[in-house]
Amino acid sequence: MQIFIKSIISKDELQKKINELGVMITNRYKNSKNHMILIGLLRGSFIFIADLCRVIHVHHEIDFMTISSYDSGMKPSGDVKILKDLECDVLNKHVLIVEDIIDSGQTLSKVLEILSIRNPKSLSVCTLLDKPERREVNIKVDYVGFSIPDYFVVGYGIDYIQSYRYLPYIGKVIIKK
Ligand SMILES: O=P(O)(O)OC[C@H]1O[C@H](OP(=O)(O)OP(=O)(O)O)[C@H](O)[C@@H]1O
Ligand SMILES: Nc1nc2[nH]cnc2c(=O)[nH]1
Ligand SMILES: [Mg+2]
Repeated sequence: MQIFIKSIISKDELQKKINELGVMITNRYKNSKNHMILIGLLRGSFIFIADLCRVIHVHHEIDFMTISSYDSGMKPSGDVKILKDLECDVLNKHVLIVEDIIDSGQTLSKVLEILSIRNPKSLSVCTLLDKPERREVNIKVDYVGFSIPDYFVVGYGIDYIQSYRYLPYIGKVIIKK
């Protein structure tokens, strides 16, 4: 079996889109009196949130949750697990969840359910990638970098069996038997 990675979104396209998201998010929150917090879902969002937070020109905190739904490989386990909870309190804060990719929507749906009962001032979602045709649950996504077809992708934080997260671009996984 051979694995090939075909680039579908280049490093420059990613940076351009992240700058655009930064402008939109800054404009949305810049006049608000409440604190803002970015919540990255580990591990997939670690590179995206690092770049995104530097183009959001509003004071904010950053915290992380670890959620896992894909045990290994390409199939979801069907069981969304919270492996690490937040350390910050979100009460009365503007919460922006930062995700690398939304596929079935199960991960995000669970996170939204958990955070909404902690009474944030607002609760919004920013994802770099979205695969709308794979959605199993209905969720509202406020900021989307790129909508992509039903490809299994890696790079820029996103893995295949924990590898390829380091790639500076987004690539489609092609498996040849
Ligand atoms: O919309 P869904 O079908 O729930 O899939 C999306 C989630 O799957 C991946 O995370 P994964 O559980 O593989 O862990 P990781 O972030 O550590 O890579 C990805 O980072 C999203 O968090
Ligand atoms: N690596 C990876 N993880 C995912 N989790 C949900 N969709 C995907 C995907 O396309 N690639
Ligand atoms: Mg993830």
